[in-house]
Amino acid sequence: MNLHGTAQIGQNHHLWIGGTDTVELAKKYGTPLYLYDVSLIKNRARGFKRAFQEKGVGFQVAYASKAFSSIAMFQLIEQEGLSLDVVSGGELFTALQAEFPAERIHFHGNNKSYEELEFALNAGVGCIVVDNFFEISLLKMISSKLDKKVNILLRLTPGIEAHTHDYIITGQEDSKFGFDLGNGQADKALEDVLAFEGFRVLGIHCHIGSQIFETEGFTLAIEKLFSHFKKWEESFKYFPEVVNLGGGFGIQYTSEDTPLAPEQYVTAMIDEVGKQMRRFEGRDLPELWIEPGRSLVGDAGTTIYSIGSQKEIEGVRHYVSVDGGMTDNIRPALYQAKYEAYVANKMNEKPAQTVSIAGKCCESGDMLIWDIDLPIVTDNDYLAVSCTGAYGYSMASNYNRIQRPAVVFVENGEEQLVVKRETYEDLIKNDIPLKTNVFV
Ligand SMILES: Cc1ncc(COP(=O)(O)O)c(C=O)c1O
Ligand SMILES: N[C@@H](CCCC[NH3+])C(=O)O
Repeated sequence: MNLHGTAQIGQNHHLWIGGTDTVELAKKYGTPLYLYDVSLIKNRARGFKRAFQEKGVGFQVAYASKAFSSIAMFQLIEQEGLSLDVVSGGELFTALQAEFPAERIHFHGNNKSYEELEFALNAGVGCIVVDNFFEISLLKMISSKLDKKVNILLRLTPGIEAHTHDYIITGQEDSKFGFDLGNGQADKALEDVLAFEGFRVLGIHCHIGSQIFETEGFTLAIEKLFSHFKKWEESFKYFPEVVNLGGGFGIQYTSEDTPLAPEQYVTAMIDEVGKQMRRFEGRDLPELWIEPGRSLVGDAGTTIYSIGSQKEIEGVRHYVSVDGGMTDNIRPALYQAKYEAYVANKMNEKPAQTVSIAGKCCESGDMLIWDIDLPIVTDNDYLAVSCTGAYGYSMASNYNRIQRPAVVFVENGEEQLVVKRETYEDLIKNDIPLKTNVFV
């Protein structure tokens, strides 16, 4: 059993998180229920900041809000003094509704629309992470129209793609994101943006992947970037004030995962940048920005389900179905992601069977966990799936017209509902019945 953050077994043999009994919360708010361990999120946020502060480096830690966004989440991030990475008008709108300071918002995306960019600039976002030539032309138009100077970072693709345990280097990376370093796109983009007086070219951005367990991919990317900066210094007399190294720091979903402590990634990055700076005599270290998503909220999230039907196929498989599934967590179906789970009201009982946890959607692939050892369970029991805080709720859908779950924050014995469970009425609120006799 690998309990995260404040999760522990209570005297009543229930799973407790943030000083609250998850079984009581499930009864009160219904299931499926997303619970977030607020102390864990705060500790992570502070840990990232501390890693920079200890090295005396200028920094911003921007929460990659695609991992989980809601007004309450943005308020928490603001309270912790982090910045925010948004990738759509919707995320930006939510952040502004949460009164998140616009100047600490960074706007990402490979296909931002004219309207989204205009919205962002009118709101006064801190910077636009420019992804492609089309976006440069849109931004020039909007900057001229609004007569506004735009802070930009250029998103670069360094030709390194990191996956969990390894990283591959490709000559010319096949990615929809960013300007390629290897084929001259990045140079052309820089020349273009430097020549436009409506832009303040703060620096560059680079993100190499997600759920990364080693520092090598990051240090290799830094080495490639800084070699390129040497060329830029010569050709364009340009050196970035800001280097944003993205997110991607791994977390431990199951005992198979062996991530580093989040701060270790940061320390390795800072050390490598320091090493690379020896090539640039007289230059100040650029400000270093990062964008953690998963590592801020992933293991802070737990989903509580009610157990329902069971089907045993002798010698084949024992299915235990829960009242959610791919609609609240698509990661197992989409990425074959693995999770651990506990019976939240029987934390003292020993495993007695190997079962597979099925969702309730009309899809054979709607499985949350293929093989897990659990105590004997009945329809009075609650299943807690841990580490669901990142890309769970945020990728939830209404497939099969299933309502999205409620989300509750817990800390120090306090709880707060931060996202209501959708109702049947919510599911049809945008439907328009046929009114004429044209179609009926
Ligand atoms: C540009 C960018 N920044 C940050 C992140 C956050 O990544 P993670 O949640 O793995 O930290 C992502 C997602 O991979 C991303 O695409
Ligand atoms: N959604 C993915 C990660 C994508 C990261 C965004 N660039 C996941 O659940 O792991």
